[in-house]
Amino acid sequence: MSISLQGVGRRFNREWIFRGVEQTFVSGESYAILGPNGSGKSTLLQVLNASLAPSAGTISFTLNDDKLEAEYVFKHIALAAPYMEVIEEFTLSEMIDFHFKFKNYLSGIGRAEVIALLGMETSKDKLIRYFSSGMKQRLKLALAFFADTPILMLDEPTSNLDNQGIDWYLSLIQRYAAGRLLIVCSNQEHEYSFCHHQLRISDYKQS
Ligand SMILES: Nc1ncnc2c1ncn2[C@@H]1O[C@H](COP(=O)(O)OP(=O)(O)OP(=O)(O)O)[C@@H](O)[C@H]1O
Repeated sequence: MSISLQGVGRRFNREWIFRGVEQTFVSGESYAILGPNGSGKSTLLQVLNASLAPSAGTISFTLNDDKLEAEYVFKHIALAAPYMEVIEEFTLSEMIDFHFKFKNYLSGIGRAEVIALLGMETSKDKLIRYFSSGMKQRLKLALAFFADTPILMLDEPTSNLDNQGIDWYLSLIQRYAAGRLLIVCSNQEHEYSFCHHQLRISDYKQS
């Protein structure tokens, strides 16, 4: 799978958030999108996952060398982001079952494995509403990592995680990100230091 941007820009009203992005993202590679708060990392990620159209330039997606229309891209992407909500009225088991009605599990993974890998066996019947912010973040990461998609997009992946949670995130990267197209939006080095490529939003701020 690949995503190719030619001269891509996005603006809101009259303000250009970024312009002139030229980059191809390919399977098996990892990319960090970097910049301070409010710089446009999440906006670029939304353009990359086709939930937001560019205001300038073109974006193209290919799957197994075939062109993929933007409207079908979401099927091939797993995303964990602060603006994505888990469903508070569900228990952990229900949330996992619901999510994996729409995405396939990675090979060798099922609901029991997800719960075990989360270390949440004693919370499987607990309502998500009563999860701590760190538990919710771990759940979002697990739902993304354990979905069988060629693209994995992570926006601020360790927000609300303690040091143990950060180590857990890094172990997921090692075990489950290999071979996928990985894109991490971040301004914290421990979240992206392993990425092969770095894009700085500040390089695309020309007026
Ligand atoms: N729908 C929208 N309408 C108008 N402005 C928007 C919209 N979405 C984002 N923006 C603006 O675009 C800019 C970039 O926002 P974005 O969320 O992409 O930044 P970010 O780098 O991801 O920030 P953070 O690190 O705080 O998450 C901000 O000025 C934001 O206010």
